[in-house]
Amino acid sequence: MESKQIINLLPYDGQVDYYGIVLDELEANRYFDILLNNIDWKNDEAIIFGKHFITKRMVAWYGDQSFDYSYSNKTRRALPWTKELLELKALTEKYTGVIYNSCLLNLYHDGDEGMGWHSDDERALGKDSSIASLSFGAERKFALKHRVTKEATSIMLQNGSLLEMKGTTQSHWIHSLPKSKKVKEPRVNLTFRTMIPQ
Ligand SMILES: O=C(O)CCC(=O)C(=O)O
Ligand SMILES: [Fe+2]
Repeated sequence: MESKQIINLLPYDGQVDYYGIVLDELEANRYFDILLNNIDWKNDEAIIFGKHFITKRMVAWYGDQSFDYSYSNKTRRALPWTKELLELKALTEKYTGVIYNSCLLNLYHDGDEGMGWHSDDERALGKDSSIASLSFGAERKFALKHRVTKEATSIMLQNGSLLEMKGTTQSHWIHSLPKSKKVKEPRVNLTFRTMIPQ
């Protein structure tokens, strides 16, 4: 594991480690451009109250094998890793000491796009597994809220930064990426995960 000043954002019931910047600006910007252009971005679809929605935010799903991943009544098959995703996976693993087998990518075009409150606690993820999040492009706020006490905390995720959610975090806390009128630039987020083949 790389030695670095790590900050745990949670006071109890889980661990969210912010490693800060792990890629300098030049490197982060280079990856950002490649990710914007080379990833097979698709608009996310959801069925809410029986109505079909297509989000402006775009997503992509990459992984080791043909992992089927279903949510919102849709099944997705993981695409094979790209060279850059494998490099970023190796970098992330070096810091967290965890091996990941898949990655969910999000593209937020600007501050009008965000992600609502949720936890990543699907059965296929395994209980208390580590989720590592790499950020590129526009700085955005990442917020966490305790399910019971409602205690809240947040952090600005910088270009080239790494955050890891682990331990009992997903059972006790929900997280979101709030919309922001101030943000006019795009952001790409990579969440590395360890899926259990179902
Ligand atoms: O964009 C982010 O930083 C959060 C993404 C997220 O929570 C998710 O993909 O589950
Ligand atoms: Fe999440």
